[in-house]
Amino acid sequence: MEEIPVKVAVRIRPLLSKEVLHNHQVCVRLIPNTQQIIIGKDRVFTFDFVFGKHSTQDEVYTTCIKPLVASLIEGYNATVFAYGQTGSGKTYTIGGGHVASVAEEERGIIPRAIEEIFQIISENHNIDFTVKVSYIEVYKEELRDLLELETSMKYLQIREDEKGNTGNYLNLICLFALACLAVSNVINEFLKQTSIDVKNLLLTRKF
Ligand SMILES: Nc1ncnc2c1ncn2[C@@H]1O[C@H](COP(=O)(O)OP(=O)(O)OP(=O)(O)O)[C@@H](O)[C@H]1O
Repeated sequence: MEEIPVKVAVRIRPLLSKEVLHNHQVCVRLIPNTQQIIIGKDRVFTFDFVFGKHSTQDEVYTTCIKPLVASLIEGYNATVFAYGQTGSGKTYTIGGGHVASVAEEERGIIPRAIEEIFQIISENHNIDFTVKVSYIEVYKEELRDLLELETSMKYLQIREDEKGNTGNYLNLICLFALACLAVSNVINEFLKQTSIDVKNLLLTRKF
């Protein structure tokens, strides 16, 4: 059977203390030993992966992302995105929060993937790798460049090429990263929206 290139994982987060305080009820459950969840009383849905409220960041990374990093190194493209209603745990899972202030085991997908990519690079001296980082927020059909600190030109425009491909962002800042620490620092610092001196580790280019 042909392998489907898009895989969907669903993660149920635990109730937050404020939700417990307000007596909110759990409305989604896992069916043990299956890849299914039940919403409400009887609405069953099947996914490629399901993670319950006790699932760890490591479990999510190892099951869903690690294989993608391996294929990335082999030259394949990979995309991971989190989708869900507000407060459902996207930032927590993807690891877009302040990486430095997060305990090791709480780190999400981004810092784990960065670390692994640079680990693999350091073990493969005979291969030339180029790592580029860009950081974009998509919100209500608008694109914002989170690496653009110096000017108010944060908003990006998408340009089509003659074939109708829309991967061409005007003004997008792209950083060429030379070290794992540099990437993590940049993400941390840009999340705080402050400027840091990463000139020695990163080369910036605008497209
Ligand atoms: N699996 C989890 N275990 C423990 N806490 C979690 C988990 N997932 C999310 N949380 C907590 O739930 C809250 C909401 O999560 P988060 O901010 O990641 O949601 P979000 O989907 O990114 O929301 P928004 O769309 O509003 O930005 C946070 O306090 C986060 O720490």
